[in-house]
Amino acid sequence: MSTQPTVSEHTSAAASGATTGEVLFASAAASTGPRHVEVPTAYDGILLAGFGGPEGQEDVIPFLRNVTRGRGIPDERLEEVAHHYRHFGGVSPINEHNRELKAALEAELAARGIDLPVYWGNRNWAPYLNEAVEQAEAAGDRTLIAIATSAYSSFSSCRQYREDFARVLTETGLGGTVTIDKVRPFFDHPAFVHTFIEGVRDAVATLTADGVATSAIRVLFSTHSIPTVDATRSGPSFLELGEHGAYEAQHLAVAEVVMAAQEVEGVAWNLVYQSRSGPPTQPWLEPDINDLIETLPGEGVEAVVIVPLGFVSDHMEVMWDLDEEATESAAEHGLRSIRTPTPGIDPTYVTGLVDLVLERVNGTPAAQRPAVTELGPWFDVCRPGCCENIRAGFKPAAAGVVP
Ligand SMILES: CC1=C(CCC(=O)O)c2cc3nc(cc4[nH]c(cc5[nH]c(cc1n2)c(C)c5CCC(=O)O)c(CCC(=O)O)c4C)C(CCC(=O)O)=C3C
Ligand SMILES: [Fe+2]
Repeated sequence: MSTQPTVSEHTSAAASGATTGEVLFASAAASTGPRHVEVPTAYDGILLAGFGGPEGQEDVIPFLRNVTRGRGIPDERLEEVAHHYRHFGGVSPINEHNRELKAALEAELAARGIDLPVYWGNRNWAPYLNEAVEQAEAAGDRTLIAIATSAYSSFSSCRQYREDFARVLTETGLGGTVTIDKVRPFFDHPAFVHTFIEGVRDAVATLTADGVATSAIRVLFSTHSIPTVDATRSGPSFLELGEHGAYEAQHLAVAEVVMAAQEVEGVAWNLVYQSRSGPPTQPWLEPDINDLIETLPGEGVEAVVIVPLGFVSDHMEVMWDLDEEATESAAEHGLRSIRTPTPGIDPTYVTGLVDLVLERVNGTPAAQRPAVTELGPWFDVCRPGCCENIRAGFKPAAAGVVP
């Protein structure tokens, strides 16, 4: 049994290892040990963990303060971002998306006869994760499996959710009672990739029907830029995934799969980045989508297909940075543009999220877990130091393995 992780169902960060918080899978000691919990786990409920967003003008600044606490985002950047929210009445649609996603998950679970309640809480705005975890505990649901609304590995897209779980268990005093595990980063789950394959197919079909040559179409896979130091440290350190770590490797692998699934040949593509913040002196992943667009007319490109590969719903980064800014950049350079859909509450995606929970409930062997890239299926339990933020320093994280 020494190579098989044992699920310690009712222990918690605080109870079994307060010094590190990396505690939930007590026997998976080796850093290169098993990726998957192939032992059935009797979960009591699902924790849907969102980012959170403001729902009125008066929420905007307090929300931005929550997001940027301790992260050195310059004031000018905050004002700029506040303006994006103000433009839409101070409302991000992200909370509404998560209300809809919760309802869709509940409907899918009911249709499949699965008795698991869904508790929804956000990292940065009400309803907060604290309330969701307290509600679950009050209902007697103590062994939780989290679905974060984020598909890739990195500090911002995986670890920060895990750190917030650990923080919430401490703040609520429920660390000895409640356990929070997390489904694997699902970037290469076919149910997530599906929306992007279809989106590119439809956009390219529209353009070619209008007489645009395939060689004049460029597909731009866009994701959130992150500091290069975060990218390098994304994923477990023992995997050799290049200078920009698991974060970039995962996006590149998914983009390749999306393009390989296209029937039309001869369409070129790039991975591009958006929504950069932080001080200008700090290197972030590039190229920025707007900078790349500028170069395209010189290469004979007439139309861009903008694919929001890094995002699960049409929230502010999509509505502003892609649908306003990148769309405008394309128009300024005489390019036609089509932005493809995010997964949202697409039934295939919702079914896939339930499948991700069930593979943990059933302890499904790795070989039977769906994954469309060579990189996956990704880890159920993050290794110590996985996606750590050396800018902010060490914080305990739930849903990981013992060092
Ligand atoms: C990888 C990634 C995702 C995708 C994964 C995921 O979805 O979780 C994501 C999502 C989101 N980011 C969001 C909003 C913001 N992110 C910010 C700041 C930052 N994001 C970062 C990265 C990411 N962010 C980083 C490295 C920073 C700098 C802070 C730091 O150094 O760690 C800031 C501060 C101002 C600014 O800097 O822009 C805001 C307001 C919203 C809500 C949108 C809405 O309200 O509709 C969503 C879904
Ligand atoms: Fe962000």
